[in-house]
Amino acid sequence: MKTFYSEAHRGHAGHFELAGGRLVPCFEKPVRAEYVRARVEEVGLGPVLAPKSWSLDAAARVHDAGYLDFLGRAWDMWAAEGNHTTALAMTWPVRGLRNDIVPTSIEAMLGYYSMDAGAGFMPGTYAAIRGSLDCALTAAECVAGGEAAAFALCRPPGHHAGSAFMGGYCFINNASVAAQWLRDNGAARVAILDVDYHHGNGTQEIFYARGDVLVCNIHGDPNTEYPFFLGHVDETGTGAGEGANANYPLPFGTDFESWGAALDHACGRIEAFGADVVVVSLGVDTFERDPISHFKLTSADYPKIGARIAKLGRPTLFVFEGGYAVDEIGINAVGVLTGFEGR
Ligand SMILES: NCCCCCC(=O)NO
Ligand SMILES: [Zn+2]
Repeated sequence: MKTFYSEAHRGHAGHFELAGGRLVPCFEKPVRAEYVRARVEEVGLGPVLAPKSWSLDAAARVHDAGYLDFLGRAWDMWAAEGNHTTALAMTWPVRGLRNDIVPTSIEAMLGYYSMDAGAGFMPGTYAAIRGSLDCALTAAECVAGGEAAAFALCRPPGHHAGSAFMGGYCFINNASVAAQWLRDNGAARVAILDVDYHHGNGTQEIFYARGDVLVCNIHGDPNTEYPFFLGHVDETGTGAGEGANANYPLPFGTDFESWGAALDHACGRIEAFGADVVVVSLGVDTFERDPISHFKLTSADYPKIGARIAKLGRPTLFVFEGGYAVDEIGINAVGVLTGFEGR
């Protein structure tokens, strides 16, 4: 299968992130993508290609125009005020405050357009966001063109980004934009399977009222895990989307025996849905040694995930999301892909 990778991701290298009340080195860092690409090349998965360059038209099909415009201007506005380090939100329009006024100051806009302080901007961040989106759309075009599967080696990731907000290292929801592009280019029904350790709250929000895109998430229980405020079992969709959202929250310590059972159930939902194409939000922070996560999957489990997805027998787009155990990130992510190919 082809892998799409953009060098532009290297410019998105934050100085620090806020974790446990301290500023710590970023977990979401350039070496993640480098190690996955190296593993793709090491196993001979297929060619690693630069993506085509896409406009924001496809992104605008699921993201708010004002939000996309903000992403393009954020760093310059931040730097224009004399700031040199990571642009981070500090104030949010929570309950009791107004969010009907679109702010014009960069400090207010950072909070207005984010869910947390986990999406920091650097000078090269916007170019990385666009490169990541280019990878997702170019890989989607491959799948739409008849290829059984393609891998979008996206960085920064996207599944926490909602229609009008960033967060959790995510800015544009690559998998959601790709799913919409597939809907607009021949696929009547698209299933998104999010296997990242964290609930893809942005993906759920984007498609929650829609019945043409099924969203299945297997993730850390929001009662104890980020993003905390979405991802419960009772969230099944609304309106035309009722029944087209399925959450499988699982407790700390989950191993492949129970995680795999949830995967089987989600795949059953995808089969019953009659998806024409499957988009996989491929995060590997389910790994037992992931530094910020609490599941217990082993490297031997990832090929099993790919093999189970392959049994769906549908064209499949893999979109890279999270995973922070950098020594094994390539083995684990590419293990899903070689497992999918039956290698
Ligand atoms: N700092 C909060 C944790 C961000 C989670 C990022 C991630 O891996 N999401 O899938
Ligand atoms: Zn994650």
